Amino acid sequence: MSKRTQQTARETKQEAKDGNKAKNGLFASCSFSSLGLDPKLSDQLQERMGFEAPTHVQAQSIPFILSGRDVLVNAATGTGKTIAYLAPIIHHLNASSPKVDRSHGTFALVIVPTRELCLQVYETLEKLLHRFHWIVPGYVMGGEKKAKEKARLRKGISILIATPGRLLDHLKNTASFVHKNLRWVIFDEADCILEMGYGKETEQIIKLLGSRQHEEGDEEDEDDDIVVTKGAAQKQTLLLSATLNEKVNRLAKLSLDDPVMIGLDNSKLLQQKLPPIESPASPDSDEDDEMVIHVNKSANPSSEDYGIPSQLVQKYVKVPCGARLVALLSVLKNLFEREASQKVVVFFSTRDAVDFHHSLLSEFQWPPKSETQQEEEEATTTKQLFLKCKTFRLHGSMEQEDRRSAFANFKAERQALLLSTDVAARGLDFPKVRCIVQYDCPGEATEYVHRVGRTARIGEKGEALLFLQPVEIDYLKDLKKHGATLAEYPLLKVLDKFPLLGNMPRVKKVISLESHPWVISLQRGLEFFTYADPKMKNLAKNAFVSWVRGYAAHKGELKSIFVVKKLHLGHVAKSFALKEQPSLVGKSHHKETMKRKRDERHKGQHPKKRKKMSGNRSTTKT
Ligand SMILES: Nc1ncnc2c1ncn2[C@@H]1O[C@H](COP(=O)(O)OP(=O)(O)OP(=O)(O)O)[C@@H](O)[C@H]1O
Repeated sequence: MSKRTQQTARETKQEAKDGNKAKNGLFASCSFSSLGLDPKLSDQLQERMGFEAPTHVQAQSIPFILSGRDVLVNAATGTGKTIAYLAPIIHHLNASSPKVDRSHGTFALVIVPTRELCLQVYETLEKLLHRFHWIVPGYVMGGEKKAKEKARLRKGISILIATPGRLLDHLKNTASFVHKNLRWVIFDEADCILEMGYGKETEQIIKLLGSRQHEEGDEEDEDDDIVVTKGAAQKQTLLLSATLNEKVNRLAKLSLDDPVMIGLDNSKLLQQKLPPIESPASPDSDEDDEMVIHVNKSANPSSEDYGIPSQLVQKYVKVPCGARLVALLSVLKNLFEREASQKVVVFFSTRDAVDFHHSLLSEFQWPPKSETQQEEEEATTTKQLFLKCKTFRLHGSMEQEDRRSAFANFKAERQALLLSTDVAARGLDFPKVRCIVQYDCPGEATEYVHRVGRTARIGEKGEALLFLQPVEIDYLKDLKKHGATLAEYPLLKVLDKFPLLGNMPRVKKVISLESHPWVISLQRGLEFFTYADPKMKNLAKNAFVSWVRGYAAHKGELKSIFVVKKLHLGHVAKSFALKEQPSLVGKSHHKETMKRKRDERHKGQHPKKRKKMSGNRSTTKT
């Protein structure tokens, strides 16, 4: 056996060991039925959905949720929070008397920040309800036809998944939306709902749905009211998130009543297998104080502080701005050549950047072809694409149907690349994603955690790569404060592996990354490709302008790390395959942004209501 094969075998063995360790730490040593769930439902989870045992989060939350208590769950990404809240609701609805019927309207409302997450929770719900056909699932969300949604609401939806804006619209304007029997309100990805600027909508929703006490009073008088078993007769609110912040604290104060807090000190819970901790209420504290969530800000934080899966391999790629694009393409090529059958997600800060890189990666051929060769190939349809995998894109300006199909297709593929804004950062569960590349830096550390959380889910292995320019390297310190430690990715070693074109000499010692022969020839090829098509060049220019504006939009402490003035704009232009910094693009870009906003408003979205940020930085957009 060669040295290299031996090393690969050792690495595979170690990865398998790490994977098993992660899985052992994730699952509880009990069954779903021992948590008090109905046998038919436990059977559905085990036999039909293939979940052998509950995860720790599920084992800790399900009994409390079944008992009717308000619960706040803070647990790592990909630990099964969706089932943790859906299963107890189905259990109670199954046991309700009289039997749940469409005419009773909505019993449970799940509020989620994005349309994709809405569809995903709905799909999970449909699977869970396979043997409970009288409990009707449904969803309402931005981008869908309101009239159709109204018709579905009129017929009756027992468990409704919704995005906040559209839900508020129906609460105000759809008279046939029956919610007087509402017993559960769930905020999934609670912090994201607030960060995306849905704070006002959320407060209004809470007001419109009424208080717990009001519901209790109503129950005895109204003939139509359904008693959904003893424990859950009152309205119960659940908040779930992998990261917490002061905004969630506010939402908790507004909506939770004497909550049980699960996972706030996850590491202790998992290591000592203790029962869940309840919020310690000091005897002389007033009611408001009891509701405060104490976000863990210990001096020596561990990765559990922000819920990073322990088996995730985290690396950073240090690369100067002018070589960023070449580095990205090389990293991706290396990933897919190393393991052909895998899925990768790349995060960008703006929608324009997603569009540009998507067009580039879907068309760019390597080695570059002369015009005659290209014509011949077009005739024979044998394109030599640089990346031999399907490439999808996802962002908030896409038509709803395109968003839906990109989401569904990427989910279904075995080997594919998804280029996305932060619209895919929260809650989305794409099976078998092996690597997350953060080509543009996330904002706060919470964003980092959610992005990397799209891999290494439910104990699976995963890798995360963060691109940083040398001037941005202090960002690592910020991540470290939150328990994320990253090792350096061996970029030069990877670049050295690629074969050089024609008679390009291989230099023994490369002084700088930009003078690496592979970098030089690939950059030339990319620029040639971009300039050959005016549409492509325009996409590059727009992406350049948005990117610079987005860069200027970093907030708080991060402003001192991501400083626009430190950027060499000529090098930024190179990272969009432009030979020089575009001039006078600001004006036309502004026009386009205004047009896009107008279009969005016509489509029924409310960009104005979202938190404002210049430069189309995607963190606030769906
Ligand atoms: N007990 C279980 N055993 C095996 N797989 C499970 C179990 N519970 C849930 N899963 C699967 O684990 C994956 C992650 O679940 P889910 O999306 O609910 O995680 P999450 O904690 O909400 O993540 P995020 O914080 O990113 O939203 C899903 O594919 C789900 O089907």
